[in-house]
Amino acid sequence: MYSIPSLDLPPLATAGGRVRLPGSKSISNRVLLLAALSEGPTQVDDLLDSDDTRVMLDALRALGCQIDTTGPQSVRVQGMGGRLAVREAALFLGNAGTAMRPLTAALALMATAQGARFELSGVPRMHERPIGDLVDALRQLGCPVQCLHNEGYPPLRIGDGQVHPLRLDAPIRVRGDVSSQFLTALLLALPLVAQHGDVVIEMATELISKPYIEITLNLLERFGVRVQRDGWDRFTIARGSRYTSPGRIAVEADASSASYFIALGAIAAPTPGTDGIAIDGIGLSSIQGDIRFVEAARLMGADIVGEDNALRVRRGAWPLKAIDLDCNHIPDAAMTLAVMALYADGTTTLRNIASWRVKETDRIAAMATECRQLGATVEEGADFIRITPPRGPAAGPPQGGTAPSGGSEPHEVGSVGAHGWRQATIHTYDDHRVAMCFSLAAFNPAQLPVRIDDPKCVGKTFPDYFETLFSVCRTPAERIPVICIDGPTASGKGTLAAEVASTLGYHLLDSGALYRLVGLAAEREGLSTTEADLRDPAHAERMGELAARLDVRFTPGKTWLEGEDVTEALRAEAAGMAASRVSAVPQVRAALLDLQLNFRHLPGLVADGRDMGTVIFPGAPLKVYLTASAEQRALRRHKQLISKGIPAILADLLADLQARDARDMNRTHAPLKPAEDAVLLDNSHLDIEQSVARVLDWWHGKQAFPVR
Ligand SMILES: Nc1ncnc2c1ncn2[C@@H]1O[C@H](COP(=O)(O)OP(=O)(O)O)[C@@H](O)[C@H]1O
Ligand SMILES: Nc1ccn([C@H]2C[C@H](O)[C@@H](COP(=O)(O)OP(=O)(O)O)O2)c(=O)n1
Repeated sequence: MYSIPSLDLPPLATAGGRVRLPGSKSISNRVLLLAALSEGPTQVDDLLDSDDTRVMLDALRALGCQIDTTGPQSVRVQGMGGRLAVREAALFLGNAGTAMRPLTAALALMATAQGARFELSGVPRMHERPIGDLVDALRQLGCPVQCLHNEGYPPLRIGDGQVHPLRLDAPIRVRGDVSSQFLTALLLALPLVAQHGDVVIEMATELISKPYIEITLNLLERFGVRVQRDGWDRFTIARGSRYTSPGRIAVEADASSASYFIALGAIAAPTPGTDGIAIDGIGLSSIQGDIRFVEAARLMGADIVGEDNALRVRRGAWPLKAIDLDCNHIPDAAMTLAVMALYADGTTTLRNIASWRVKETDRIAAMATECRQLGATVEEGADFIRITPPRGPAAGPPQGGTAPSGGSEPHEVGSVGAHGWRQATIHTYDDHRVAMCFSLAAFNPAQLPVRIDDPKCVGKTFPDYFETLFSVCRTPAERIPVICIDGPTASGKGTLAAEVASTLGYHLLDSGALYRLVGLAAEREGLSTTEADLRDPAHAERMGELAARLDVRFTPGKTWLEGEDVTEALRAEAAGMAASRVSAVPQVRAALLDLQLNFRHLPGLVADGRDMGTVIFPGAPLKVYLTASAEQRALRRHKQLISKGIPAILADLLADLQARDARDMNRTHAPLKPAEDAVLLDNSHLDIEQSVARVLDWWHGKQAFPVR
């Protein structure tokens, strides 16, 4: 997950490959609650690991439910059989509507019947999301429910610690036109109190988002409760209904999450050698309503082949076809249509989406504002959005080949690209779907990058969304930005590069480590690294061959040579000296070239070394030449070694460092020197934070993202 302030997506060109999506949020949280309410243990597989499911798991554990983690996406829930283990608790439910609504109903019934008291609260946005219709229904039943701040909104106090009789004889009336989650909450909760008679729910107003109710009914059946449905107006839970565990249940992949990859397949030209996007874990027999996004995407031109548990998407009509669609049946996935509309041949209207206004944010307003940022013309109403792509029909996304105006070259601030698209900073309003939707704008035909603010908000349902997206998207290498940091030893390159990379979410290339690895591997094979021996052409040839067959692997914070962790060994001063000697051998440098170029992955790279800017990435948009006085550097290295418990003598370090500088700067091949277009940074009098801030300032100054 990218836990950074903003993530810059370079212009993307093609897509292709296979993705496996995380489990459905709607199913995960319903299953967790049902498993906790059931009699007996339930093994839940393919569970979504996200903010909202974590909130539900924490809440259930706080209520005394035993839940053991049995695998990366699996838990075993010890059902409590509808009996409360805890009589008083305060539950914080973040911004998870799928936890707040069902827990409110289930806890209200149990607290009233068994005598308990709970407080349910969330983030400020949760306290603006209406729950009044559910509260009204629960009060009809005789449950004490108090809205602690504003009537009709969380936080709530549920129950008063006393037992009260429940009024279950008359039908319970609930409105269905604000959120279908109120009905879902009642359907999940009422089987707990149906021991003595049928329990009937009647809709007071028309029900929206019916497919979510289908998921609820389907899952109730898996847990042994069959609800009789009369149209969409009346639901009867038969007397004697009770939850029993199905033993084991697997969560389907999330259909709403699939919508981004369906749209991706429809928008992006296929990467040569691939056959569009294959999505595993969800197919046309899904119980999730959002699977009907497939129909909407087909209307816009997507070529989709569906199986029971998989989908394959290829680009069909291009540009996409504008549509006018009632989206009541796919409220969440329909947001993705709004971004597909940016690539359509006319104006698209999405109707009957009033529920967008009360989701994680006011989604109609958010989608309208952000589409306008990209250059689209947007009209919004109480329950619709109408989108005309940036200046008429889009001509097509990038096809590969060289980038316009230098690709990774910076654009003018506030630049307007071809076809009226604008380089935009996308606000995401703490709404995962806004963030995921607008990532698809990176295929814009103007080949402008897109900045996504607060990318970690995708953690609500799809923590690895961007990583998954990057794994199936391609763009010409020159469009992937590289920041080069070259300079002499102990100037702080490694420290600076790592900090800059982690702030931007970029990959990191420590090229010195590759030369160190060659030195280490040579030593282990008994191959001399003295300057005298390396002058022998046959010996240099052997060293080049050794570099070409290096068996090396990088994992976060660790480096492996032939399966052995050599992280510590590499940092020894002797390894640095050996690296400096072998790095003067042209055969070694040639052997390591492709390895270094292969580090250039989406969304970007920070590369540190001696020749990053001069030889390896000469087209990089930012090159920093980092220096500090030799005395400062020797002091820093001394401190660094001592702090690691490695004995060191300052005077020796200074002498070695000067010798290394001299060799690195004077060798014939790729000597250490600033690139002509490098910016110089002498950090003798700057601390690490100041150096990082300086480089980030330069980088942001080169971007054309509007500040909002
Ligand atoms: N700007 C700075 N001010 C003070 N110390 C620094 C600075 N940058 C790096 N250091 C420290 O200097 C030491 C050497 O830094 P390192 O990043 O390993 O250098 P390099 O990669 O250039 O050899 C480390 O202990 C680091 O914490
Ligand atoms: N791009 C590079 C990186 C390192 N080298 C050589 C020259 C350096 O003295 C050694 C070791 O580099 P490294 O960056 O690990 O060394 P320091 O951390 O700066 O001490 O490798 C190189 O020739 N080209």
